[in-house]
Amino acid sequence: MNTTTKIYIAGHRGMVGSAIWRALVAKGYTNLIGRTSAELDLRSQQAVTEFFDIGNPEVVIDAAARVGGILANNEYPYQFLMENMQIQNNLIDASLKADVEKFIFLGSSCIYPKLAPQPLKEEYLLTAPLEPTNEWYAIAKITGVKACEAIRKQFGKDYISLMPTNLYGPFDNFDLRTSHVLPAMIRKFHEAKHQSTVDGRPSTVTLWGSGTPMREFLFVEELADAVVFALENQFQDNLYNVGTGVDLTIRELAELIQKTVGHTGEIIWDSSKPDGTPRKLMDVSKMTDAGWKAKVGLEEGIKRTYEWFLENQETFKQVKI
Ligand SMILES: NC(=O)C1=CN([C@@H]2O[C@H](COP(=O)(O)OP(=O)(O)OC[C@H]3O[C@@H](n4cnc5c(N)ncnc54)[C@H](OP(=O)(O)O)[C@@H]3O)[C@@H](O)[C@H]2O)C=CC1
Ligand SMILES: C[C@H]1O[C@H](OP(=O)(O)OP(=O)(O)OC[C@H]2O[C@@H](n3cnc4c(=O)[nH]c(N)nc43)[C@H](O)[C@@H]2O)[C@@H](O)[C@@H](O)C1=O
Repeated sequence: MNTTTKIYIAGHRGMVGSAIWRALVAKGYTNLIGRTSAELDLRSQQAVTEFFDIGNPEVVIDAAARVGGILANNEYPYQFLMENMQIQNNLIDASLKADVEKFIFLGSSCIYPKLAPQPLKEEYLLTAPLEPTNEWYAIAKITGVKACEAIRKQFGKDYISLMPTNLYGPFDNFDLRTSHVLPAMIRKFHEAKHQSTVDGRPSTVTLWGSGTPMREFLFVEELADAVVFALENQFQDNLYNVGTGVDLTIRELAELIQKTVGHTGEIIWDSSKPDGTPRKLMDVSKMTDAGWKAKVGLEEGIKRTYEWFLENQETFKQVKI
C-alpha cells in the first residue's frame, strides 16, 4: 500500500465519499477512481463485474449506499434493505474475485440493538431486537459486516467494517424529508431566521418527535481521517466503532444550532413524527486502542458546516471534486 495504489471509492460524490477523496488527495494519493451512479449503477452485478475487470482496483472503500434520515428509512423499507444489500454484495463479491487486497465497508451505529447497554460495544451486535424505524437498513448493513468478517475468516484478507455514528458536514443532504436531523436543523433555523427579517417578528421552527432522544455526532472530515487511518494500518479485527464517545439530547442539539445560526423564535416539537432509538452512544475504545481518536468538537463542526451551507445553499449538494 503506497500513494500510487489504485483505490476505488464507491460513492465518491456523496458526503462521506467526497470527504475521503479530499483526505486522500491531501495525503498525496494519486491513483483514485470513482464513478457516479449514472455512470455505474452498483445495484447491477453485471455492471460491477465489468467495471472491476477493466478498472482493476487494488483497494476498495465502500461509501455508496441508499442513505437517509429517520423518516426516509421508515417510509422506504424495501429500498433501504434491498438496494443496500445489492450495492454492498456486488462490491464485496467482485472485490474478493478480483483479489482486492483491502476493503473498507462503512456501516452505521443503527446495527446495534435498540435497547443495548450504553455505550455500544462492538460485541453487542446481534444480541437483541433492532430499532423498528431503521431495521431494514440495519439488517442490510449487518449482512455487509458479516460478509467482510466471513472473507477475513475464510480467506485471511484484510476486509474491515467501520461503524460510524451519525455524521454531518460539507456536502450533507439538506432536503427536509430525506435528511438526517443535523442538516435539517441548520436549514430550518436558517430559513426561519430569514423569514423573521421578512415578517418583522420571530418565526417558529417545527422539529420532530419529543426532543428527548440522545445522539452522537461526528464531523465527516474526521470520519474520512479515520478511514485513511484504517487504510494505512493493519487492523487485528473486523468491526470498529467510529465516533466521539460523547452525545447530547436532540433538544440540546437544537439549542446549539439555533444559537449558531442566530435564530430567536420558538421551537415546536411535532409528536406525530418518530423519535427512533432512545440512545446510541458508541464505545470508541477499540478504535482508540488501535490508535485513532476524534478531535473536532460539535460546536466547531456545526460552525464549519453552517459556513459551508451559507456558501452552497443554492445547490445544497453541489460537488466540487
Ligand atoms: N450520513 C450519515 O449520517 C451516516 C452515513 N453512514 C454511511 O456512510 C456511507 C456514505 O453515506 P453518505 O455519504 O452520508 O451518503 P450520500 O447519500 O451523501 O452518498 C451516497 C453515495 O452513494 C452513491 N450511490 C447510491 N446508490 C448508488 C447506486 N445504485 N449506484 C452507485 N452509487 C450509488 C451515490 O452516488 P451519486 O452521488 O453518484 O448518485 C452517493 O455518492 C453509507 O454507507 C452510509 O451508510 C454511516 C453512518 C452515518
Ligand atoms: C445515521 C442514522 O440515521 C437514522 O437514525 P436517526 O439517528 O434516528 O435519524 P435522524 O438523524 O433522522 O433523527 C434523529 C432524531 O432527530 C429527531 N429530529 C428532530 N427534528 C428532525 C428533523 O427535522 N429531521 C430529522 N431527520 N430528524 C429530526 C428525530 O425525530 C430523531 O429523534 C437512521 O434511520 C439510520 O439512517 C442511521 O444509521
